[in-house]
Amino acid sequence: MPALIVGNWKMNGLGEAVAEIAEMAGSGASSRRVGLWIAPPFTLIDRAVIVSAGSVKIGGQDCHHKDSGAHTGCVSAPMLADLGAGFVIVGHSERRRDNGERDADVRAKAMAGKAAGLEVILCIGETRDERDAGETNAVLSAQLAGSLPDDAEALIIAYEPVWAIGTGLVPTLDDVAAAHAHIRSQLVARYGAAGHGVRILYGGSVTPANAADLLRVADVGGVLVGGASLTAASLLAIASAAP
Ligand SMILES: O=C[C@H](O)COP(=O)(O)O
Repeated sequence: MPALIVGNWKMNGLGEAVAEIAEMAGSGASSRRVGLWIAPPFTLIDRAVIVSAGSVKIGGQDCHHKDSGAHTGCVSAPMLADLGAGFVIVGHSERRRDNGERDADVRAKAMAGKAAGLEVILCIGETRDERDAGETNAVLSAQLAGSLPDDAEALIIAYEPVWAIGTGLVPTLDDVAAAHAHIRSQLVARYGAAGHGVRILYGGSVTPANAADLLRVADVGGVLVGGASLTAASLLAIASAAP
């Protein structure tokens, strides 16, 4: 399976930033060897879809669990699909932290994304305190139990240790392998054979310098990149590190 490199721009990017996506698309990096996806802020999705010319898949960073209605400031999964988005990220720890989203909310969003025809990247991960207390696997299991959608179709899991996001800290490669193996076991327990087909990404302080090592870890099917995804030069350097 070719590695999947996903950039999450978070709350970054004004209009001129779509030039970075155009450069990524024009690079030819997105190929059978590597998939290149970008989740810009909602405000740039329309323009990003146009400049990506089908070479970079564009997605949303979140969606509401309902299709429409009186929810000021929210964006639904069908609205993302209508713009030409192909995927949506749900359950990012920053949304859990800033917006109080719980596993049940994340599950509803994942179901909404799938119903709209989007691929869904569902984020899970432990805090530093939880890791230090030896609770990593228990936390991951609980998050998966509460947030997984009904079936494994169009589902991707992103393992993002909260303490590794934006900090420059990265788990050891053995710890990444152990977490991914645990997530895989939970997916198979939940979905049976279909659980083997769910891609698992690693996210948290991925850079051009550490991407090659992370992408070689067993069952790391790609990376979810924040800060290092904001420029074409940086993201393409990560993509070129894929084995
Ligand atoms: O969604 C991306 C992750 O939160 C990782 O962010 P980061 O690469 O800036 O640590």
